[in-house]
Amino acid sequence: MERICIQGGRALAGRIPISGAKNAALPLMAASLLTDDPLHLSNLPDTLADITTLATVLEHHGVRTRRTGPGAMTLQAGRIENARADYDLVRRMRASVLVLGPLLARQGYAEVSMPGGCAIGTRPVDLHLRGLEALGATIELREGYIVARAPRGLTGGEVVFPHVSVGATENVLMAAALARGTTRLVGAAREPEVCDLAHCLMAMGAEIEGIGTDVLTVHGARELSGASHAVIPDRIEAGTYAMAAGITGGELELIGARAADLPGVLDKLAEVGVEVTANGDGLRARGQGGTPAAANVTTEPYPGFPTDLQAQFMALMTLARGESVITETIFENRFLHVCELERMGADIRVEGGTAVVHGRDHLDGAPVMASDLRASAGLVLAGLAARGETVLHRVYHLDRGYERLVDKLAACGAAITREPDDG
Ligand SMILES: CC(=O)N[C@H]1[C@@H](OP(=O)(O)OP(=O)(O)OC[C@H]2O[C@@H](n3ccc(=O)[nH]c3=O)[C@H](O)[C@@H]2O)O[C@H](CO)[C@@H](O)[C@@H]1O
Ligand SMILES: C=C(OP(=O)(O)O)C(=O)O
Repeated sequence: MERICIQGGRALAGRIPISGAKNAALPLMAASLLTDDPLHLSNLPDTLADITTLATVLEHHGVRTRRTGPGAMTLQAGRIENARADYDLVRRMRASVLVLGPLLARQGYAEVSMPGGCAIGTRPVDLHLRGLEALGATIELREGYIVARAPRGLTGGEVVFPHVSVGATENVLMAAALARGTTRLVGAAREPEVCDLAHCLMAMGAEIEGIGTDVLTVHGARELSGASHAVIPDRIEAGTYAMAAGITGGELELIGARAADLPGVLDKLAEVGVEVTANGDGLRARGQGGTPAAANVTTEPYPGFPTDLQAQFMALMTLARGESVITETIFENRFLHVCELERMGADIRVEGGTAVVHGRDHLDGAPVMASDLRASAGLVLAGLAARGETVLHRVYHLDRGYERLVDKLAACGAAITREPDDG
């Protein structure tokens, strides 16, 4: 185990290269199951723990994965050797459930462990299953496994999502790409990661209309081919570092970040006084002396404010002038960072899915415990601004989603180190 130690109070300045998006990369890797040709992925955040875990899951199904350079991986599912994804692998990472649609479409059979909940919520998969049933699959739940069958292949159909689900949209989209006939996904997620997957499927030979809207029309292909595809930059990593500039009153250039992927976030940052502007090869984020204005935020599907930036925004608001109301609508238990922020002196009151934050004039460094990926990022931001030392335990959560976080921040002037944690 390792911990991160931060001496707070330094304004950050410098350039941070933004990595490829984890949440785009994982479905793209799963899409390799749809063809026996090689899929070449670049700009892959391949040092993340989640990428390695999914590569292991895919190898278990017979996919040959080859790292061909920094951020580059070739995946080839010449033959599916095993259509069962075991509990031991799936429980390590929920995104493993994304193999369900592709395996079913390609093999007519898939058996995937139910992913179960996690710290931030129960995270059901009923919409994934209903969507695949609408394409003709029969599905039963047996001893903790989803057993899905379509012995004569999947057939296009109409899938109406009662509310937005990124994972269900991705699973059904991949399955529809190999189904007979046309599928309409109504109420589909519009997240940039879903669009990235759709663009890759197009490069593999799928025909998809409506990318970026909430109605996707997929004309299934008899077979798909290989392709080369570059993963989009990580909007959540970019948003996290923009908030790091805001909370420290610094100025960061976020190389490769795209304003178009951050509509709800950039509006909110402007409201609190963190100026984010486009520059030649990315975005420039500038804080104003580390004292933001207060603003209310409600997490929503894209293009609203993302749940994956809620903890980081809350950290920023702990130092704001005034009161902010933060409402989490996607996950029922995504305020695990609150009690840790309170240990640093933050003034936060939680009522159900809402946190009321009274900004303070400072935070104090403290030992804190990471509970999940984005909560950890929020605690790092708080530590960068706090007086004295913050020690973050259980940093493996961060390793799921932030490449070289300590190096990137240290290069911009943060006093931050990573060391073995014996405690
Ligand atoms: C809409 C949204 O913001 N999705 C986020 C969600 O994606 P992820 O794909 O993990 O979750 P979904 O988008 O599927 O979940 C959205 C909501 O739908 C519910 N649900 C989902 C599937 C299902 O079958 N039944 C069901 O009821 C979930 O409990 C949740 O309340 O977590 C990811 C990791 O934090 C984020 O990157 C995504 O942006
Ligand atoms: C919670 C996250 O990931 P996952 O859905 O893989 O748990 C995240 O990216 O913030």
